[in-house]
Amino acid sequence: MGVVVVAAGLGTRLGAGMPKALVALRGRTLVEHAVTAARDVADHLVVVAPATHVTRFEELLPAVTVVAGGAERTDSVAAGLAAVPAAAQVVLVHDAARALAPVALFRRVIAAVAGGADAVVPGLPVTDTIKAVDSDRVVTATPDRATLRAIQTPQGFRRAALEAAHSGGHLATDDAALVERAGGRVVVVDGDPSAIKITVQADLTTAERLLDTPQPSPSLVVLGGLPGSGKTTVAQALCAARGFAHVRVDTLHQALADAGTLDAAEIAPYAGCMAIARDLLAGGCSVVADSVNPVVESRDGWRQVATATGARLLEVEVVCSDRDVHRRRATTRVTDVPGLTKPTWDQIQARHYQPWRADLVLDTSTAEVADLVDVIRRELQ
Ligand SMILES: Nc1ccn([C@@H]2O[C@H](COP(=O)(O)OP(=O)(O)OP(=O)(O)O)[C@@H](O)[C@H]2O)c(=O)n1
Ligand SMILES: C[C@](O)(CO)[C@H](O)COP(=O)(O)O
Repeated sequence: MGVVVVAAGLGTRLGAGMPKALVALRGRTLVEHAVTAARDVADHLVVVAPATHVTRFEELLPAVTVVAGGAERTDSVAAGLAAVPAAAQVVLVHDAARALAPVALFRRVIAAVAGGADAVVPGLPVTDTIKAVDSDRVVTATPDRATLRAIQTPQGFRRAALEAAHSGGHLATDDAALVERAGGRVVVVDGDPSAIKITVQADLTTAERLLDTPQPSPSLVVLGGLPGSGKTTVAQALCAARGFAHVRVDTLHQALADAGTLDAAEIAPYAGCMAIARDLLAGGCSVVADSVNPVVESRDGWRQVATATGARLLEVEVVCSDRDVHRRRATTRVTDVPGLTKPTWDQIQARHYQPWRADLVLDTSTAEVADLVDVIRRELQ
């Protein structure tokens, strides 16, 4: 994963008498704030500095590649992109001016790029009515607000799509616009209110307030249900839409089996997943736990993970109430966990599964996955 943080702007509108990225916010420069989240996801991190301040940036950001930017933001992105090693096939572009964009937002964008889009941008619904005007200030259009989003960074790209878009020699206020122009598919994921662009003095005050506001605790969504009910499909959709980390018992089960260390009672995959989930939640990352979760003991185990980390817990039972659909899925599905043997329909029916009073019951045979993800999202709000 390559991340380019563009920080070569002059900050004219902020008027601080120095490049905006070097302005301090609660004792650290904006570029240091921006790089904190970027470091968490980057294998290759490139910061683009004003040509006059490259050495200052290198001093501030040890172990980061610093290159000189250009006259326009597009030029600076191109300079940063050229410094990302070819091995990075996915590249994020982030504004240092959006210094407080959280890691969860980076992860949300990355998950959506992995889902297959050429470009992914975070966006928030707009609350004002937006009008298009001509050079005489005459209104030419009032687009339907429901179709509009205010776009943020980090923006994520398949590297080939970003390079092709930049090769056209056009300028744009964001890189996704270049991909759109080149005919690429750009997808919007939920933005984050913390990712404001610090442009004028008042934004610095807002940013200070954001830093002083405790961040909401991460969420632990515990899915459970019989094999073939649709848990993994729901979990993957939640990860793509909301940047959750997917902790999946099937994956650890097979890894332990491959290593010859799977215990007969098959407790180790659950214990291992709970330990991993605990670490992720403690690091501020929301988790969707994907397992059959069949007994009181496993459900209690997940509750303890939430209690230990202060995570918001949501227990969700996934069912497939249409027996024919369930049987068809169980007999035709192909797993993406190499080597994993899926249970047969007879084994699924005979599976020990204690009744569970989960917070939500989602039926994958009567609703679209996107709608089910929306139900989870609303419940967490
Ligand atoms: N030639 C440029 C112009 C902008 N940027 C970066 O692009 C991001 C978004 O730009 P903006 O917030 O408009 O910053 P400035 O260009 O510095 O602001 P101003 O227009 O007020 O001078 C910022 O992180 C900025 O450093 C850049 O790297 N190179
Ligand atoms: C990339 C961006 O932050 C998305 O909102 C924005 O377009 C940058 O614009 P600017 O004119 O360089 O501030």
